[in-house]
This record gives sequence, structure tokens and C-alpha cells, in this order.
Amino acid sequence: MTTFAPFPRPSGQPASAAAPAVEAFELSKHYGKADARVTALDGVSVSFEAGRFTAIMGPSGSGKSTLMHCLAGLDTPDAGRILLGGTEISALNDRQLTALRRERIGFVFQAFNLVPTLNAEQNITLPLALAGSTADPAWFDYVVGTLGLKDRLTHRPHELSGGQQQRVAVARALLTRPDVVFGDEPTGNLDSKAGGEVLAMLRRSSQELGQTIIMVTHDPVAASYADRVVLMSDGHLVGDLDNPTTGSVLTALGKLGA
Ligand SMILES: Nc1ncnc2c1ncn2[C@@H]1O[C@H](COP(=O)(O)OP(=O)(O)OP(=O)(O)O)[C@@H](O)[C@H]1O
Repeated sequence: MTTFAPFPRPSGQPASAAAPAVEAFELSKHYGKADARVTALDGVSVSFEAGRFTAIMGPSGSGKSTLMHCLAGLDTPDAGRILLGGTEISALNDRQLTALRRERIGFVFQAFNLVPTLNAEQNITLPLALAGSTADPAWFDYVVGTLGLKDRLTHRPHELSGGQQQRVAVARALLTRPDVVFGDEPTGNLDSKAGGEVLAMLRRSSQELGQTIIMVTHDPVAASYADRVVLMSDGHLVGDLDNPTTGSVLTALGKLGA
């Protein structure tokens, strides 16, 4: 595979900023009422360093999606504070949250969510087009080159493999240079080879582009591509692994009974 030199960062944006990209303090979130009341998050405090790739893991129902949705401004905690790139998102109104999600957050979902009538290039640039902006041509070329999509730009989604479609979704998420890219089971619809390619691209995005990535996954192999795994159980943060391997993740999950 071609090796790309790291893209020069905008001035004032160091490769590994000391400040965390996302911080949560004492987040709590409940659903339902009375007997049906469920505690999804129970006083979760966690910090995600800029430029790192972190996986969130844990048994089904442990609160992973709720945590990610709160961090991404898609859901509101009942209590607690969230700082995204220094902005307290818990204090924003709906209009401000929508703007923050559009301008400062990238999403990669299990379903690729590409527009079928647009080609790959148009899909990648869509968020910027919707914001009335255009891509920096050098950054566009760099992202597209890094993701191996240069010769696929005129193809529409149905002319691309699942792995290529997800790489288009990753390029779309990276193009706005968001503070953080959130992935929700981004390889859940892919076979292991295509999934491995997408995960390798996510890892390169953090290593070479300095992109902060937070990914929810059930897959210990997927988690092994991350720099760090945080483990959840019953709405609590119960573990934190640096440089995870498939084996170390399986052992940690086994201790949780997952
Ligand atoms: N909209 C909702 N209404 C009611 N309960 C909910 C809602 N969303 C989540 N929950 C509950 O909150 C708890 C945490 O759910 P969450 O989806 O965050 O867990 P998860 O770890 O992402 O699970 P999974 O791995 O199965 O996706 C679960 O008990 C779930 O049933």
C-alpha cells in the first residue's frame, strides 16, 4: 500500500494536543418511569485525548450507545457535563447542537448512509456543500488518497463494494476536519476483510491525520485496531485498556461476563 507523509496540520493544531477532544463529567441518563425505569448511564466520567482512536465496549445494554449519543449531542444526559473541544455541549440549545454536529463532529454508522443518486465525490463533499462551503482541494486529495478512493470518485454507491462504500463514509466524516469522528459499529455490515480495511483506515486517520475517533463495537478484533478500549457495564465505566489486543480485550470482557 502507498505510504503517505502526514498532512501538514493547520497552524495551532498540534499532532497530539494535551487538551482532551471530549470530556464527560458525572453523566447520568435514565429511560422510562417508575417500575420501567432503566439507568443507562450512572455517573460516567471519561476523557478522550485528541488524536487517539478509542473503542467503547461492554455487554449488551451496558450503556455504550447512550454514552456515544450523549457525547455526540444526539441525546441529552439527565445530569452531568460534556465538553467537546472545550465547548460545553450540555449548555447548547437544539439549533446550536445541530450546528455543532454539522461543523465539529463526523459520524460513521453501521449502515453507510450514502445518497444513492450521488457519486462518491458528491457524497464525500455533501456535508460541506450543505453548509455552503467547499473542500480544501489539497485536503480532499489527501483524504481520498489515504482511503484509496481516487479511482472510485465517479462511482455511485451501488457500483461500490460495501468496504468501499464505508470508506466513502469515512472520507465524508474526515473532510470537515471534525473535532471527533464517532463510529457506531462501523464494520458491522462488512465481511472481515473489508472490515479490516476500514478499521486500518480509521487507525491511519488517527495516526497520520491526527483525527480523534471514538467507536462503539462488540467486536474484539475491531477493538484491537484502537489505541485504547474503555469498558462499560451496567451504566458504569469499569475498565480501560491501552494498546489493546484481541486477546486482552477478550480477557477483559470475559471478566465482565460479556
Ligand atoms: N430509548 C430508550 N428507551 C428506553 N430504554 C432505553 C432506550 N435506549 C436505551 N435504553 C436502555 O438503556 C440501557 C442502555 O442501552 P444502550 O443502548 O446504551 O446499551 P448498549 O451497551 O449500547 O447496548 P447494545 O450493545 O445492545 O447496543 C439498556 O437497558 C436499554 O434497554
